[in-house]
Amino acid sequence: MATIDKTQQDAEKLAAALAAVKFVKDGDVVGLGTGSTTTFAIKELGKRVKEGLKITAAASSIRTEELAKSLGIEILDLGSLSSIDISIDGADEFTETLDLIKGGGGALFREKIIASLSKNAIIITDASKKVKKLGAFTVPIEVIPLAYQYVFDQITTLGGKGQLRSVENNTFITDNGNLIIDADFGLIDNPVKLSSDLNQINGLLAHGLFINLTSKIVMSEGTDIIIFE
Ligand SMILES: O=C(CO)[C@H](O)[C@H](O)COP(=O)(O)O
Repeated sequence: MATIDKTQQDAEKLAAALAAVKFVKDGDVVGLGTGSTTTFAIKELGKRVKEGLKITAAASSIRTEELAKSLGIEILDLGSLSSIDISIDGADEFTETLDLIKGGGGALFREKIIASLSKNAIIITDASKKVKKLGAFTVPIEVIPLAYQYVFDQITTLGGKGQLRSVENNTFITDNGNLIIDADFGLIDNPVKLSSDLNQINGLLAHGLFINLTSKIVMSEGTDIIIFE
């Protein structure tokens, strides 16, 4: 992972967000991700809505929903949608082949539903998130509480080292009332296989490997915008 300072990283996040928002058209149903990069995009969409852009949106988290509503963006019930025209979300790591690790903010389940529904799933990112192989960032795994120990043990069987996520000494609880296990699998040689192995575990609601769920990645690096698709 490249090292850059926070000011530059924020400038890149903003530039990627502004570039992605240009793809949004009047009438679109827009999927909104979660996180600091996506926040730049939501704020820009809010500005455009005030200028007359007509969109509706689905949110991947309570905090995204609150932000979008506060900016005048109409929010639809995600569970009632059969498709989303375009989504904009961030990532914790990505490869040039459009494989991602997501869920650093704990919103992976709803983000995965939004990506699955999206005709055009756009990921926005600064250059620090680009990797040759996924896995330096641990894989977030959302687990239904009563299946916690079972899922934890299955992750160990797959070679992962799990850690229950906590924030300031409190167990992290997702918007869906579940727990997150952050699982270290080392650098992942075969993300497709690991994703499919994780999908077999009963009680595991969602994992942060996003495979074949991305249409394009808009990456900002310095003053350049680079698109992977
Ligand atoms: O997957 C996510 C939240 O669940 C975020 O998109 C990911 O963590 C990146 O966040 P940020 O833009 O703050 O770096």
